[in-house]
Amino acid sequence: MPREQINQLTSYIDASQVYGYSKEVTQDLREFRNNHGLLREGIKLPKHKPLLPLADNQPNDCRRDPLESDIGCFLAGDIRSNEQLGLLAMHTIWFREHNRVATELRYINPHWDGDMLYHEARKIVGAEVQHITYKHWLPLILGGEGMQMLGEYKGYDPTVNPGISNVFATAALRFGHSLINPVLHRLNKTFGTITEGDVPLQKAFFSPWRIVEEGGVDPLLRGLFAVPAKLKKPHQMLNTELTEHLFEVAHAVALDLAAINIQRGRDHGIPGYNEWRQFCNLSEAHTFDDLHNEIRSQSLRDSLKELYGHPGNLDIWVGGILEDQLDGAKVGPTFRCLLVEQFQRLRDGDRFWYENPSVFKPEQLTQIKQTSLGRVLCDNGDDITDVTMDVFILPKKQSPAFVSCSELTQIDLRFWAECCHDCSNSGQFNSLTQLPSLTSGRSRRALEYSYPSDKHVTLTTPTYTNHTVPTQSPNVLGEFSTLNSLHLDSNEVDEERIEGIESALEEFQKTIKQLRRKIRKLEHHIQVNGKHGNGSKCMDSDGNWRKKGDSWKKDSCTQCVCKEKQVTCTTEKCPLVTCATPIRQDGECCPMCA
Ligand code: HEM
Repeated sequence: MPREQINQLTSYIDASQVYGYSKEVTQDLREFRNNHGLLREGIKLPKHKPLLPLADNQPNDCRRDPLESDIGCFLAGDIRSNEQLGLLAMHTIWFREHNRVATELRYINPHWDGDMLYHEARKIVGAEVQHITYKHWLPLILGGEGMQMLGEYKGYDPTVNPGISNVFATAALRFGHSLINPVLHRLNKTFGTITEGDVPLQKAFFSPWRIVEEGGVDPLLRGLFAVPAKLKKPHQMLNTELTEHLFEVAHAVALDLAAINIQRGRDHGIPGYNEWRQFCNLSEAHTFDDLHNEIRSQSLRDSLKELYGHPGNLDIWVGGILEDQLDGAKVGPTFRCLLVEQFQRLRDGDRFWYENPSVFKPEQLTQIKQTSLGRVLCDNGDDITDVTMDVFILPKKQSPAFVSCSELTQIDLRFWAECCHDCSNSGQFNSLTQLPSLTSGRSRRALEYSYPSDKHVTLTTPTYTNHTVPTQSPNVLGEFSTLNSLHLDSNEVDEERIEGIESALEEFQKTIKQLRRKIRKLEHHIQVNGKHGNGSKCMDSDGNWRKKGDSWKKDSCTQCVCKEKQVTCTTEKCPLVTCATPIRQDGECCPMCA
């Protein structure tokens, strides 16, 4: 496929390159960069004396000294990297995971419709991401003490706001920018460099064609788990690919991520570093030397003093990122506190948190907990057969260094099988399913959402073993959505017949809803009786509960009573009346003569 076409298909990525900058802000940013020696054109600064000690002019190829870091680039979160190949590779993997889960669910529950399959697959994939993030990634970011601060999940708390805080997005989570490797390594099946070579980060922006033409996603993914991340060092915060060449491919002037982060914090009016220290119960710094525990490098503290004058002026992102990493954490104390605070809220304020007992059945949750990122790579790479047991940790820090994919447990989706007598329980969305299309033709929904060129594809299971792009593919990554792969010849679709079946289905759904409501009432009744040991109530024909001995009029002629857990009703028989125009008085059962 021509590059322009690939780029066009992924133009949604281009749209985000401006990040909502207005012209004024861009101008402001340029001035800021200019004032702080961060703008390259037009202004010459003495090289030996950078004003802001953030950019390091030596590319830090962590491969030159693999002993530097104990974590793989995955942990550095290349997964969060904007517009670069690592991110595209990860999007592809999770996109395929969704389709893989949906396809498997379709075979397990052939009566589920498209919506049901979509939502259940989404729910499972969301849970996998939550599990991997909190149980595998965060412990390495926050360290043991940080995890203690995070604490165990204690259930949903409706008073917790799970929104993203300004300081988290604008400063704390941007700690990841200091761990980014300036080179994206690309490894073959035997973990040697592929013939096309590694890619410097600056060449990895806006170049999705590289995935298509240069070996698919596998080489990039292997590079992410087998190569060390950049080590965060006091004088090497952001690599120069980020400060000198960011988005150079797409912009007339390259951007500078350090300057953007600082400016973004100011745009957002985020309080300074000292205020956040107080928020985190850390001592306020009156001089830069007060920070000798957090920022151990004397020369760094001196540079900060020269630049900021007083710690009270220090930008939060700058202060946070310059703090030395705590033992076992990838951040210093202030960022650790801010990360913990946000990750707690994301968990506790989420009604659909995967560990919330009402979200999955216990046996399903056990399966979700089997997930690992390594397994997801195995299941969804083009041809990944070997990974590390923990893809966030370098191979040489694990024994054995590499394992075959078969060693990693896989989530067993048979626990999502819905028996015909238990349709109301398994999924979150109780939609009625089994359109005839699943077995004998496609549904109208698929017709509407299909791509014209897909129309004559026969029913097949999508395969993910190929990284080339089918000519009629809806997107650059060579994926078919599960539902779109169900297409049959559109001429066979009998619109009228389907409409009839659909209205019958609608009726059927209504009836099922009513039945469910009754079942819920019954279940509730059983619960209540279980608690109070009172098993003597009766349910009347309207679904209401009656106490033992209660008596009521069902209609004017029918008297009911609750006896022995059963409702017994007697209907009054009316005597014959002889007059020509008998009348019936309100509340009375039998007509009478006036
Ligand atoms: C090659 C790697 C990366 C590149 C090129 C990159 C670049 C960027 C850019 C250009 C922005 C927008 C800045 C702005 O306009 O304010 C941004 C935002 C951000 N980045 Fe990165 N980043 C990378 C990796 C990471 C990593 C590894 C993390 C964290 C682990 C991270 C966390 C964030 C956060 C939290 C934001 C703010 C997002 C928001 O508020 O919506 N980034 N990054």
